[in-house]
Amino acid sequence: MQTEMKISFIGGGNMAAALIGGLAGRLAAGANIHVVDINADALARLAQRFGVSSAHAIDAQVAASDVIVLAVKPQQMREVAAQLAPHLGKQLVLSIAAGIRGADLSRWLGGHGAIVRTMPNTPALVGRGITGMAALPGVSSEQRNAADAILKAVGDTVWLDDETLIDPVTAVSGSGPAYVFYFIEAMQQAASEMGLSAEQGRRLAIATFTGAAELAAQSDEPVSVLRERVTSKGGTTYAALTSMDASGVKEAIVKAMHAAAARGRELGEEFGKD
Ligand SMILES: NC(=O)C1=CN([C@@H]2O[C@H](COP(=O)(O)OP(=O)(O)OC[C@H]3O[C@@H](n4cnc5c(N)ncnc54)[C@H](O)[C@@H]3O)[C@@H](O)[C@H]2O)C=CC1
Ligand SMILES: O=C(O)[C@@H]1CCC=N1
Repeated sequence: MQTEMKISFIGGGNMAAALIGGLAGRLAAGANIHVVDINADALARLAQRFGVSSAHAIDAQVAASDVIVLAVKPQQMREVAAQLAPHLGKQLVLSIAAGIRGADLSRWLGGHGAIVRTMPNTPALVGRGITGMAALPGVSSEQRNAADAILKAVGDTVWLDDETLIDPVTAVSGSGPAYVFYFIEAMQQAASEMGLSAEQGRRLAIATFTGAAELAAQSDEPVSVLRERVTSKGGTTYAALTSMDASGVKEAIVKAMHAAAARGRELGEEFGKD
């Protein structure tokens, strides 16, 4: 990534902190990252953790940025876009908001065309994020490369030709870390019920996730084959998976992910109205 790139974040909450934390170590001392947030505590935390500059409202530093990342809640996006519109020129705007459609954002930004919709996830904080990305037609190839470089600095990227696929991406990887944490929480609870200490349960459950995920990533075989290899006929895994199937765990996960994607579409309709 070009180290002189100036990046401003509007909104310095959870996801911005994950992106900034991932980026800060990769840009010169975080000097080129600027954050605007109406919450003084959020700004103080980010300045202290990552040494970024900050402001309570959109300012000249935002206007002077190469890239502006919109990292507020979908509900706040329209108001923020209206505040940003008078400051826009050639900057590339990255939106990380769930649901908010590119065409609506462009309209709120006074017809600005250089917009890339993205759906990152919080493992960006440790450089292991994955981001779905869709560029509006007004994005130059140079800007597309800049957007890719920013998100690649905190993990991997998946480009989509069709912006509507951002909702499924949100359901898979945007919200996905929460499903994984939920599963780990359940494993920790069971570990504790069966007599392991909290620390033992935590280490066993988390290492199982990272180890299995790494094995799946490095293997040429489908995950179903990897699963079968753990599952001895009549053994312990078989007992667990039979119990999960009887409880409809897989169907529940699939249904939940459809609900997440549907909520993304709903947010777009709810907050995209004129
Ligand atoms: N948390 C996550 O895992 C992910 C979140 N996202 C998206 O990121 C966006 C932000 O989500 P979170 O960081 O979780 O929310 P958050 O609530 O932690 O952060 C939002 C921040 O925006 C600030 N803010 C509100 N109004 C503002 C304004 N007018 N000007 C400047 N700052 C303002 C708030 O003070 C807050 O610090 C959402 O649109 C969400 O869909 C996308 C991917 C993953
Ligand atoms: O829950 C949400 O709406 C956001 C988008 C993906 C993860 N968090």
